[in-house]
Amino acid sequence: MQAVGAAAAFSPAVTPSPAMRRAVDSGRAFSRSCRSGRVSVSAAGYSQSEVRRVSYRPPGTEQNLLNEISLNLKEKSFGLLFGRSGSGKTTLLQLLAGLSEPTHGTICIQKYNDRGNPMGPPELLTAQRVGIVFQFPERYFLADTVLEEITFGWPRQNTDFLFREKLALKLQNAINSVGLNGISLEEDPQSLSGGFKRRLALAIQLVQTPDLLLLDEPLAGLDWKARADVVNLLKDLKKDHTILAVSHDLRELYPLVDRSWRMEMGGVLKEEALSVLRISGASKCKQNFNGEIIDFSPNSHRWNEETMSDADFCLGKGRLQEGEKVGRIWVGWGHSLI
Ligand SMILES: Nc1ncnc2c1ncn2[C@@H]1O[C@H](COP(=O)(O)OP(=O)(O)OP(=O)(O)O)[C@@H](O)[C@H]1O
Repeated sequence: MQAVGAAAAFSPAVTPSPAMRRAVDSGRAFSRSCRSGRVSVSAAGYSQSEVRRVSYRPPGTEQNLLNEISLNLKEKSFGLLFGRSGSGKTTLLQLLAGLSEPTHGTICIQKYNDRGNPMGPPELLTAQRVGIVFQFPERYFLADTVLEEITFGWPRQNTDFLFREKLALKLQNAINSVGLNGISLEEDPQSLSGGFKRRLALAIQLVQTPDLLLLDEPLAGLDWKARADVVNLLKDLKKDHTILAVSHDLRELYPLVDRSWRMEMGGVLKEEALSVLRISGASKCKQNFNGEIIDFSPNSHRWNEETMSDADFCLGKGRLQEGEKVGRIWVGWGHSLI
């Protein structure tokens, strides 16, 4: 992560608990490689994760899955990617996470001064600088305890005290930032509630202090309470972290979103400001936006979760106005739905 996150991880205000020191000292957990904590200091200005005209064609295939994708996401902000199934959202996350290489284009971090001018050349956004939480991350938990799950892959043999102290601080910071400090580190990850499993999945990534945190469908499979819990947590995390999420849950994530992009079929990305269409529980109504007729009738073949997501959040640049009532649909820019 950038200066702030790294600084927070090593902040003198955060003192590793005796339990964490013991855990790190005893070298109980460990075999994923530990990413180095970088401290990129910029006295002023800001940095951005940038995707620059990226195209991707899987090896041995004839067709691009992504076509000249560009997006910028400023540090400590929340970006949302949405769009139809199969449009290429996960493919883009995989490129950002370094799990595959773009065929063309670059993915980098660029620092800017306060006037918005680039400061120095861009740095490659390498896999080591990105954390990714896959869909249903709890399915990939391997360890017997929360502590081992978070510290899985840490070096066992390093006896350097300062190094172990740093690891303990990073551990403490990750646990605090996701609100896992109330539970025992000896707890079995599988015994946690759905919301706490997601907290754990986030801690596993945050302990590596990534510059960019990627989330693939962070609310999928959770009940309403856990979903609200995760949304609140993400709201807190974005104060210190840069987050890009892929999700169909536009309504719930809407309050967090700073920038949003729609991935269209064929792997073309378009930035779209989210706005909310308020729906009054109409039995049937039609609205034309984006030149399209949308049928909200429950019997309509379009009445499904995905259509609702797209319909609830239509283009802000469309012809609908805030407060406008058309048929039984109201248009609003808030998230307090009727
Ligand atoms: N290695 C590959 N070779 C060929 N086609 C692929 C490969 N990987 C993905 N695809 C295809 O690329 C398209 C985009 O897939 P992707 O998983 O990125 O979509 P998505 O927008 O994330 O969908 P969903 O919302 O359902 O997760 C799909 O049609 C998929 O079958």
